[in-house]
Amino acid sequence: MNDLKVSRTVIPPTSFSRFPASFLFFSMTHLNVSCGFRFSNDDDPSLTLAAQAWLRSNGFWWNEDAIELGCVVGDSERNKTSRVGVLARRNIDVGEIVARIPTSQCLTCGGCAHQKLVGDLEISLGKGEWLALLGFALLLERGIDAGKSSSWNAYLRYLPAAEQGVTALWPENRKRYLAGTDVDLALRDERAQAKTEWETHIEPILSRSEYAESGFTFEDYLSARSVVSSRAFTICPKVGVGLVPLADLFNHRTGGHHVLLTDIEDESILPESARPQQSTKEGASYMYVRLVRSARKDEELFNSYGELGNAALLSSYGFCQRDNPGDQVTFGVPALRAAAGLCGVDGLQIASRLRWCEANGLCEEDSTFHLKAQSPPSNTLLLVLWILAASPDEFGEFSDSLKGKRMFGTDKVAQYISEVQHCGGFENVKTLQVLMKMLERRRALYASTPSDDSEWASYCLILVDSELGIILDCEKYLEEKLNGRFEAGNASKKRKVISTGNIVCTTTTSDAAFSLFD
Ligand SMILES: C[S@@+](CC[C@H](N)C(=O)[O-])C[C@H]1O[C@@H](n2cnc3c(N)ncnc32)[C@H](O)[C@@H]1O
Repeated sequence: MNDLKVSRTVIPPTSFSRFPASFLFFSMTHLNVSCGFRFSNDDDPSLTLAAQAWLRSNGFWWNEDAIELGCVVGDSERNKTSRVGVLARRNIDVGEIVARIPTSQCLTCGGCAHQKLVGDLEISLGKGEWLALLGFALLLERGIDAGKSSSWNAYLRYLPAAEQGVTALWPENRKRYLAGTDVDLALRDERAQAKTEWETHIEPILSRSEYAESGFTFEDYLSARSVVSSRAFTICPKVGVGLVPLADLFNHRTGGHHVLLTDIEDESILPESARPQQSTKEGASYMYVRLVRSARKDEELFNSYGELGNAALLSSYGFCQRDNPGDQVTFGVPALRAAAGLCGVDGLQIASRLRWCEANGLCEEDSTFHLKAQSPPSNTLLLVLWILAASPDEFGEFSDSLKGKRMFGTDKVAQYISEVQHCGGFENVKTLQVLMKMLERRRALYASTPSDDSEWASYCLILVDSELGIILDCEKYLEEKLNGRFEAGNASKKRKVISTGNIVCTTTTSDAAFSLFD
């Protein structure tokens, strides 16, 4: 049994999603069907039956005695709006298979009705642009006779028209509360990117197609793209990224999820009801939903969309998770450069050292560095900061020591670090203070949090709290290191680091923090 890589590929931070305004949950007795689905666009009970019938007649199966699909879930105390998800109807043990999904029924670029147009977009955009490609595929699929003639007809009707919570769809007056966060920069890029995709690539393709007069707008495309952003998975390398009916009813939890999508080599291990009519031996391919964590009756069953921090969750899915173990704060090379400059490192030195880093495979202009919750700064980040700030003598000694040595592979950073140790160590005062400056600058960028008590505002609060928490923890760590160093080596110079509450500052008198560089 192999775990399929049902992970998101690079998630272009996009949007986010709130719970659709309307959903339905129909009980078995009410509808005489085994489970309920939410239909975000239409509350016609016949759609529930149509969706279930579509799933059943297209090779999907779920254990109706074990799970309830499309139920209203969520703790109303903590969640301002209920959401739709999947519940355990009884205790379920680890290993149990609760659903089957035929990969041929996933909506993919290769399997959609307009493969040719989507293929043209791929030629125009280049490889790897799965969000744009699948967003376009969904837009077109919905365009066929308003989706009625699509083979995914019933599925398309249970998808929300858009995931309104994704940050790319937030109104401007709301986006300003994201200032300083990891979502902020990505958000600007994301919207601009979607606009370019639409104007430069999609509109010309549409204008030459049968959809020239379709009246599709950029907003229609953004909506389809937001649905894809919040629901698409990489199914497997062969099939690629797609929308996965049934699996996309599970909500996400970073850490402690219950289910995993997996494939199965030997179908005979499946309970009889789960065995597909067309077996894999005949070329069919299936994914199975398997429990990797036991669940109790009435507990919500969570999937994992990846080890995602709150910025990724908010931008791609429209929600945040408290105490998210995947949280991080991201810094680009411009932030490192600016901090080094503010610490008095000469601009030409910074430029030449960054070129050295690039030539030696340490980082590039668009590289990013992450600070993670409960972890010290990474060695790579400290190493690059050391290289930027090292004096010409220190750097000369370091680069001389590398002569004749071949650095390659994943151990490269460790090898560089071991060379730096011979030149006094990379966690020196200069390095730590450039990092401190970088954190201080970042902290100053955050906006005040909204006083609104709506759901989006609570997500903003969670995001900003978690990022600031990581920054403050790191500042505390640096403060301790710096104080330790001063006590050990620099006490006589009477330099000090002071702390104001949680916020750490360095002295700014004549021998300001960065004059410690001597
Ligand atoms: C793939 S769908 C999951 C099922 C979904 N609730 C639905 O409406 O069909 C992904 C969307 O569900 C919502 N979602 C998933 N996990 C969530 C969570 N832990 N808390 C709040 N919303 C969540 C977000 O709106 C996200 O964009």
